[in-house]
Amino acid sequence: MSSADANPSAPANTASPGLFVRLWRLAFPPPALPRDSDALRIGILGAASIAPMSLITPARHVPGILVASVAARSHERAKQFAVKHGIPTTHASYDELINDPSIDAIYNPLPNSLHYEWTMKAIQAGKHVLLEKPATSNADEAERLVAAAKTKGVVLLEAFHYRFHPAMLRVLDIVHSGELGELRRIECRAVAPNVFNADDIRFNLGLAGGACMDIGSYALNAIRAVVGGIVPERVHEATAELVAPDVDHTMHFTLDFDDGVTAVGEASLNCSWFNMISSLRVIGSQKELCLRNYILPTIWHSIVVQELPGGKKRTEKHYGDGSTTYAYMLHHFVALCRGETDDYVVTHDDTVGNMRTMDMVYQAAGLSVRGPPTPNA
Ligand SMILES: NC(=O)C1=CN([C@@H]2O[C@H](COP(=O)(O)OP(=O)(O)OC[C@H]3O[C@@H](n4cnc5c(N)ncnc54)[C@H](OP(=O)(O)O)[C@@H]3O)[C@@H](O)[C@H]2O)C=CC1
Ligand SMILES: O=C1OC[C@@H](O)[C@H](O)[C@H]1O
Repeated sequence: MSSADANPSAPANTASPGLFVRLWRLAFPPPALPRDSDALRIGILGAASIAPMSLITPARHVPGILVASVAARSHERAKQFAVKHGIPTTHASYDELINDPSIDAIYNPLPNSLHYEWTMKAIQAGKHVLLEKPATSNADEAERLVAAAKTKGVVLLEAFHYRFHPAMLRVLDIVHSGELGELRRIECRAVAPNVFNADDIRFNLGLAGGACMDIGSYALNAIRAVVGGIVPERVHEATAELVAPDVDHTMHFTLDFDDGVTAVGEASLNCSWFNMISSLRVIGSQKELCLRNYILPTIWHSIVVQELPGGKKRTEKHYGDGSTTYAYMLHHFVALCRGETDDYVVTHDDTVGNMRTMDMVYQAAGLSVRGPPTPNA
């Protein structure tokens, strides 16, 4: 999908809304649109914190999807969540939701080490799955999910929402057009300040936590999108700073690709409040490009392309119709499930390749490749 194809359901040729309107719409989303009569009925596994932002709110403006139910480990919690977010039904367990024949698709925002088990169950039950990033604990699990989805003929999409936004699509168009010249180096930061409690799933080894698994999955994905989805030949270096045994709050890594490109990355859940903007910089033989705020481009972003060395600069911004990254992704998920496109954007090879790269980074840092949940995680 190129930037021109982003969100085919959005009205064409409308001017992008300005900052004030974008922020206003995030704070006070406009009224929900009516649902299509054949809207995809999706159910949520767990009353997860991310679900309102990633699915429930954006779905209000994607007529092809209906958030039909939520299941939680406690039925009471599912009921409370459903009332709060206007979800019409609940299920008493994850299994009940997955096995309900009236449900077409499952959204899986469980902790990372539970992604494999519950996505596999959903696929085996014939459901399409929108799966939170990182797809699994490790590459072997990702390979098994992809194989199962192919066998069952269902959609399995890893929810790298930023990849569907016009800003990232435009960046990849520029890079792959050859405008920058021969690719030389990529620098990528995926960072957030430490706003999480010590007992957060992100810092729990048994739930496949770690900064590289969590926010670093974006950096690995963005770097690999730039080089065309390949896996690095080797991790030149990886250094972790730990918050608990085997659990990184920060990971620095250098990847060597076999076409001579080097990528330098930082993943951190402990960055400074003064330096909390994630960025993707791509340096070619003729020009360099920097996309600032690539993970949350809806709020604000900038794409600066500069001739090298230190020559003319231009700045681009691509907000599309002002929809969030999540809304763009949901439109695409619906189109995949309806068979209206077979362009995944985040392909199955991409999903497996990202987890393969993740395993390589953890190994190079001397930490363990993540695995299934531990009993008391
Ligand atoms: N796309 C994005 O922008 C973002 C994606 N994410 C991803 O989404 C996933 C969830 O993140 P987040 O919503 O922040 O996490 P939360 O901790 O808020 O939610 C995780 C849910 O998992 C369920 N769960 C099941 N078993 C366990 C267990 N053993 N321990 C803890 N929770 C359990 C809980 O559901 P129950 O209600 O059943 O108890 C809980 O609501 C992660 O994979 C993360 O990487 C996170 C943030 C942003
Ligand atoms: O997906 C995510 O995006 C934003 C981060 O702060 C968060 O930790 C991560 O899960």
